[in-house]
Amino acid sequence: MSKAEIGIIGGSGLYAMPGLTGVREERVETPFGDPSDAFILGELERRQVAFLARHGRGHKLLPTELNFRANIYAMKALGVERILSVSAVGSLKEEHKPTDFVMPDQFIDRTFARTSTFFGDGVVAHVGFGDPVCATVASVFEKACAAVGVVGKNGGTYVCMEGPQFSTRAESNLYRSWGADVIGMTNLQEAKLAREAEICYATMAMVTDYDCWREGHDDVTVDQIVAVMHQNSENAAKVVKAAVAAMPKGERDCACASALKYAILTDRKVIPAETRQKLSLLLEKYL
Ligand SMILES: CSC[C@H]1O[C@H](OP(=O)(O)O)[C@H](O)[C@@H]1O
Ligand SMILES: Nc1ncnc2[nH]cnc12
Repeated sequence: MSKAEIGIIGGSGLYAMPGLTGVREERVETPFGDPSDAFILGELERRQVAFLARHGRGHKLLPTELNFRANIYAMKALGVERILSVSAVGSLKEEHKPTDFVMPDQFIDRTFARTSTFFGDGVVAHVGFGDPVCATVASVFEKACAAVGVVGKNGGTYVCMEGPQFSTRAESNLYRSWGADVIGMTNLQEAKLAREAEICYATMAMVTDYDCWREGHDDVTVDQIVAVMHQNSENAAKVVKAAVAAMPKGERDCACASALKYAILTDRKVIPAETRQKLSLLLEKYL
């Protein structure tokens, strides 16, 4: 039985979800190892939700150390159909100011040390990723920002870098020349894996800084980020609450829900039994 319909992934600055009732903690085991922390299950706006602190409570995991597969698989195992992800980002454009929120609809991959797929080990699948976020969830975020009185822009390109060091100025300027909007270290793998798991996913990227490209301004530091993060996380909690309340109910009509339908290339007869078993939660209906 499904324990939660909506997943919330809290990033830097959002390590808990205020307002949950009937709270219980659950550790979820997955074939891919341990998620970042225990899930916090509870009710918010009369919807069952599962909250996960991406870097663990206390912020113990580097972006590179995150077990993205375990985090997303565990969401699937809990019954989650839609994920609201919350993240801190640097701004690559003057117009995106600290405390503004942006819902990216595209990504550029600058990571190099992460596993970004559930597949392999005898099963090959290629999901579509031209539209990497769920437009329904992004638009729920956008409306929730408006309802709460926070600047929330729908659309933009998120550069996902490996980190943990921030970018060089040359890199920052390169991303600006590509027309990118914001930069962070965590969202792309979540979006890819959520798509493979047929979970709707969108991110609310909360601007904390101007990275290091802006002449006449200090380069980004953690101190600077933390100062803005406090205000951002208060606003984030309000927006997430409003988004949960407004999330559509019932059958999903977006393409995320059937992303795997035509994605599996491997002849069903040659998929190893062990892999079938490991991925049964994702593949069962197509094998
Ligand atoms: C706090 S500075 C860099 C750190 O912040 C972002 O984290 P998250 O995406 O989990 O909110 C960024 O991706 C880095 O991990
Ligand atoms: N400037 C920046 N670069 C990468 N990740 C970030 N998260 C917050 N600000 C960031």
